[in-house]
Amino acid sequence: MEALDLLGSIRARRTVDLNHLRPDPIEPATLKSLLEAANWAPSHGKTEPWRFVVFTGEGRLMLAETLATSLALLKGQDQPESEMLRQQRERQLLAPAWIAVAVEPAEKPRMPFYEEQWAVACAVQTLMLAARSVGLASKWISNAPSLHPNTARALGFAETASMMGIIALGYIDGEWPVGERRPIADKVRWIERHDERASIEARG
Ligand SMILES: Cc1cc2nc3c(=O)[nH]c(=O)nc-3n(C[C@H](O)[C@H](O)[C@H](O)COP(=O)(O)O)c2cc1C
Repeated sequence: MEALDLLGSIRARRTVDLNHLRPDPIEPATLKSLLEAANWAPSHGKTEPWRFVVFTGEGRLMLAETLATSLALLKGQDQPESEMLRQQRERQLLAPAWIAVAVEPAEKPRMPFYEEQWAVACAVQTLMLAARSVGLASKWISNAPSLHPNTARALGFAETASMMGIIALGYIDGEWPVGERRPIADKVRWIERHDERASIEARG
């Protein structure tokens, strides 16, 4: 399969439902190439605060157990009930690969935390675009268990790190979903004349 170019990948990337992924494994070399791409994201002060843990094969069960425990903690329980655990394992096995994403703010130079998060978001988008270019679908999940501090600790991220979610990856079963966006023209203003401020003020 020929890789999609950048603009093609940007337009064609879609969040894909876990039930629409094939179980086929993803080559480790392919996963590494996505992580290499993510590593080229920009960061203020060159802090490179993105951290990843990749789960494939049986490793996905470790992620499932961690998320089930975080879900239990959110519900005020110490341990997940067996049914909760079973459902979570089933869910993790729907995608052949998962990547847990955390932000680990740099000690020096210290940047505002939100800038470190923005940098990690850039890395995630870069990874998902690289995935799309080689025909892989993705889904960024940021639900409460995926963001829980227990998840960060149990997955071995640094004490100072916090979760930014988990990304499911897999080859699509069937057609790619059709994307929808409201027009860019509704979200942009162009300023081409020096006296534009006067017209903004006049508009109130
Ligand atoms: C920061 C972030 C967190 C997201 N978290 C979730 C999530 O928890 N569950 C989900 O179904 N989709 C999640 N998404 C995906 C969005 O639902 C999706 O991007 C949106 O519906 C647009 O669809 P598209 O990605 O196919 O263009 C997230 C996206 C972003 C950027």
